[in-house]
Amino acid sequence: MPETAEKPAMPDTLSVEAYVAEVLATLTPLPAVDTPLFAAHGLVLAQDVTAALPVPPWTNSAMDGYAVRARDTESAAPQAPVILPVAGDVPAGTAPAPLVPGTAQRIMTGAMLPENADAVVKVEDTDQAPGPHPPPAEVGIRVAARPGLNVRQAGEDVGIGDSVLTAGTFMTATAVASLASVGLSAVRAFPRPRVAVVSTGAELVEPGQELPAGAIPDSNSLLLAGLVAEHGARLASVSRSGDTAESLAMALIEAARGADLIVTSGGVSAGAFDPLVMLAEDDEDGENVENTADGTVRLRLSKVAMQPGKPQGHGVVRIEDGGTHRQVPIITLPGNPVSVLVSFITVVAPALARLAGRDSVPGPLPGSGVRRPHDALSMRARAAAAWRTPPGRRQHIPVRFVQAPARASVEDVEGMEDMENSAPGAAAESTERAECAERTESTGSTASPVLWVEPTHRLGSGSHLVASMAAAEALAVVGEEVAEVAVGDEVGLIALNRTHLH
Ligand SMILES: Nc1nc2c(c(=O)[nH]1)N[C@H]1C(S)=C(S)[C@@H](COP(=O)(O)OP(=O)(O)OC[C@H]3O[C@@H](n4cnc5c(N)ncnc54)[C@H](O)[C@@H]3O)O[C@H]1N2
Ligand code: MOO
Repeated sequence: MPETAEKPAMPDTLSVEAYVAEVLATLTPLPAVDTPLFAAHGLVLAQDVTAALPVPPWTNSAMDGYAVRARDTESAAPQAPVILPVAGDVPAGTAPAPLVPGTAQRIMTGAMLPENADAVVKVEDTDQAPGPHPPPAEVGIRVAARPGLNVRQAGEDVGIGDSVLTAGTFMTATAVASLASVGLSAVRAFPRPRVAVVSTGAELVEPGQELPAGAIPDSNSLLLAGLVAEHGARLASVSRSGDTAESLAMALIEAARGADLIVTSGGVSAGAFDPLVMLAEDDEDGENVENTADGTVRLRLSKVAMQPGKPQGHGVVRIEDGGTHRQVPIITLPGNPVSVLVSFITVVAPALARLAGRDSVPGPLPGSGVRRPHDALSMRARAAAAWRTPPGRRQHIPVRFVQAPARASVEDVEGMEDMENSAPGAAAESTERAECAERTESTGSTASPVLWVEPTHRLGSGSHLVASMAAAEALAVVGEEVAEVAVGDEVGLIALNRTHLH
């Protein structure tokens, strides 16, 4: 049984769900645009598509062989082939002459079936050798073909006007191929959001450069740029801003020019020089308007009940763009690198999904696959090691997949039975786990019907553990009410780096 704690009163702290809902309420899908098919992979379709062409577009051969009239082969048998004159070749991509009754035409896979022909006898069922050589004068047919043998009928996949894909479909490789096959060259789609990354902090230097005292390599810029790509969005720009409100406001306004969303890291907590706090501090609601000659930055900072990633903020940057005003949403993440990863997945990924029209797409999505906070809780794993978690904050801890622990170490955990009996689907899972532990014990097999995880680093969810973050295969998600995770406890799971698009 996980050790639980009284939820501490945190009146100024929002739940993850409430905060993400607040951010999403400010966002709508980007306007759909006509998109060539070669650029449509990974986007969401914004129109219903019906077939402009039948598939196949014309009746054709499924085999390399001989196009015949089935009735001309009625008496054929392996020992008594029917001999037909060969009237020519039908390579793919050509329009054949009609078949003269009582003859055959040599035909290739995918080539158009000649008029009057109703079957194809594959070359292996004739007296001819397969492969590249001139057509024979005649062919011995060794099987009696039935009408339709090795023939693919025009429109047997889809007919003209049939529904092919509906608006809201996430365009995978198969979807794009399907659109091409029904005659389209472009579709209306929600574009890839363009994301500007802005890292704040006077301590940041270019990776690989010598570090003056107090400086660190800027790893968040690269982390965010990579996460943007992994979540199906496009990197618009990457910039660094110093620790003053003025320099930050200017950087944000510049970043807004080519972007649909700005994501910043750092400067949102309680430091004396946190620039986003300075930008946001004028207003009693935590909302502020910072005006410059070129634009306006409006921000709301919040504390969110998650760890890491407590200090968060969002708002809009309003700019003049080609004589019109444009409002670019901005999401401000805390600077600690693990906080950046976790905040991206919990807040930015759903925001990108909304902008890209992916909100209601079923099935897996690019990157972490997270669209809404509760998606994180739909996959489950069990803890193979114990760890502590701050009560009152939902923990997202970097973990790796490990073998099921031996039965003894699982059963040692006090209160396991209670947890299993109260968990949904507990009976089946408990049997599975017992079997799994048993199998591990007796055979050493690693095969397991249950995922087991352990923290990637002995310091758990420390938000500064940037170097070891790369070893994480997933984030384990532990509820706000939990204070300690014991071996065998169930946790939520967000798989990292499973599917991504570039
Ligand atoms: N008195 C308090 N201090 C802090 C609180 C608090 O509630 N009260 N919250 C802590 C939490 S939780 C977090 S998270 C951090 C968030 O701080 P900021 O968003 O203001 O971020 P910074 O102070 O700028 O940086 C934090 C940390 O991350 C490093 N960092 C920043 N940018 C980068 C980058 N681009 N690449 C690599 N590393 C970066 C930075 O050097 C700091 O070590 O505040 C706590 N403090
Ligand atoms: O919320 Mo901070 O992100 O815990 O380290």
